Amino acid sequence: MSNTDFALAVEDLTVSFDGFKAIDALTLYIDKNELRVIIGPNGAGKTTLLDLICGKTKASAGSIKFKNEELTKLAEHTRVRRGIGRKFQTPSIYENLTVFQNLEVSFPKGRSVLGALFFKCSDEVKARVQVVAEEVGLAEMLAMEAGLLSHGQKQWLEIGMLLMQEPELLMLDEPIAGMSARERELTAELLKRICANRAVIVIEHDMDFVKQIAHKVTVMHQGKILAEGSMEKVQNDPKVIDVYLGH
Ligand SMILES: Nc1ncnc2c1ncn2[C@@H]1O[C@H](COP(=O)(O)OP(=O)(O)OP(=O)(O)O)[C@@H](O)[C@H]1O
Repeated sequence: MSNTDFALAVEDLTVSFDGFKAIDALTLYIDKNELRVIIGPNGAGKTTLLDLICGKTKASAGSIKFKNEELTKLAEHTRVRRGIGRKFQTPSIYENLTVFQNLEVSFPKGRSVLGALFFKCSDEVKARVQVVAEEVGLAEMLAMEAGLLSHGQKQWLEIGMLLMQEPELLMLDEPIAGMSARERELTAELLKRICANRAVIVIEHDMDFVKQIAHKVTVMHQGKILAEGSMEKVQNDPKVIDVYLGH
């Protein structure tokens, strides 16, 4: 396919595990600044799709283009440098470091030689930490040890750590699992804010949350796309009700 304006263009993507196609000739396009939610029953292939995009799993066939660059041959860390951020379900923060330090160590040091030499004390890093801490609602907690944060705050810190790298595509796997109602509300607001500057893909099972945040919803089933469109459209799709929402 020729150049596109999509942030992400996935075409005919397939991955087989011992002959079983967890992702089966899947095609998906994500716009810049789009917040896409992927839903679907257990085992549909949602996590595997994100694994393929970030490079954790290697595709058997097909194409993944990020800003028109083919990703399938690039290593996972190279994709991170290209601007792809991925948050897994369990937070991987440094519990013994402060919130500030967690954000500071996430600043992409390798971007320039100067950055590598001076990153620790640079005003640029401090300024960036401040901006990100405000964005994720942790500006008042910079001096706190991360292990003392609530579950929700830990999730926001990890999102902040990803934002330090200014990703142009951010992928989140069930970001509100285990959160309180108030934390869910704040997370919805946070996700709406951060997609102003990047594309965001969220895997989610909580339909109330999906309704709040999704620009568009993709419903996966057996490694393929079953339906795609507005929440209203997919919610009323008999195929979707049959395999997922009706259960
Ligand atoms: N590394 C692997 N080796 C073999 N099979 C795998 C591997 N990774 C995933 N699968 C299989 O691929 C299918 C899709 O799994 P995946 O975790 O992507 O589904 P999911 O939609 O994310 O489900 P859930 O909502 O339960 O997280 C499942 O049948 C799973 O067992």
